Amino acid sequence: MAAPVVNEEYLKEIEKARRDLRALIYSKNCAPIMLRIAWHDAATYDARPKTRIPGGPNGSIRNKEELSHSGNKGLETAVELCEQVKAKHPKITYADLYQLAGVVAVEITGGPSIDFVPGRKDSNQSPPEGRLPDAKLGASHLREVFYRMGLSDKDVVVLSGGHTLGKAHKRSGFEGPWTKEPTKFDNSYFVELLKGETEQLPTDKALVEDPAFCRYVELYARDNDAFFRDYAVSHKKLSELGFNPP
Ligand SMILES: C=CC1=C(C)/C(=C/c2[nH]c(Cc3[nH]c(Cc4[nH]c(OC(C)(C)C)c(C)c4C=C)c(C)c3CCC(=O)O)c(CCC(=O)O)c2C)NC1=O
Ligand SMILES: [Fe+3]
Repeated sequence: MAAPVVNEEYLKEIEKARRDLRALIYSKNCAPIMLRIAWHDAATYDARPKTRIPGGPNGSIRNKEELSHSGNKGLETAVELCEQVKAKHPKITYADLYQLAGVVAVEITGGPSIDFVPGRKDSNQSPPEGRLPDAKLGASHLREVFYRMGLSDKDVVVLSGGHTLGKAHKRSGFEGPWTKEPTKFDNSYFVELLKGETEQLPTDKALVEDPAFCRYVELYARDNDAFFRDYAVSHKKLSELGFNPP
């Protein structure tokens, strides 16, 4: 599908959609699942040159087939909620809409401002299942998946900090929030990770067990400013995988 023409009209639609997303996320208290859909659309990216299906932030998460992938359980709710905004702003691509929803979710829960550049094009082609990290595995699997996206050790740790929002639901085989305030975006995920008292996925535990990851966990647990600074950079990076802003 063609990339959108990012002219003044498109930019105005983006700002109107940003306001509508703020109102929607506030009224439905759905920041966590909106952040999750933004990641799940983007985190399928395969940076390897010869890949047939690059994946990435292209709106393909809305396809029934991709929504049926095991790691995407529950995301149809986020697709339906975003459809309300899409109906009011049909010119905005799903690819841009889902990433804008992720940025708004972080900002209205007290997180850092994240630079958002529109212009992503939609794709109807969903990548094969298995591109997202498996929460039951450990550090080497995290590196394999995030390096495939073209991301670094620092990105793995700081992006996992997104678990400051929301909780694991029974459907994923895990249960409970990672922090005491799951609707507040801050560095408490890292503080709790080091305490080891709240729900933790095996991939969360891997961040403490692996020395290279753990140095970032310790930094972010003691320095919320450092977490916000690095999170904003990595969030933008993930939201733009495979996308070269015009
Ligand atoms: C780094 C590896 C990693 C893994 C394996 C992971 C897995 C994972 N993340 C979440 C929930 C989950 N995840 C996230 C942000 C999230 N998720 C995510 O991992 C990706 C996309 C790479 C898999 C990233 C990079 C981010 C960063 C912002 C939120 C906000 C919620 C809560 C949603 C809710 O409350 O409904 C669940 C529970 C799903 C459910 O029960 O509905 C699981 C199993 N999250 C991880 O970080
Ligand atoms: Fe997650």
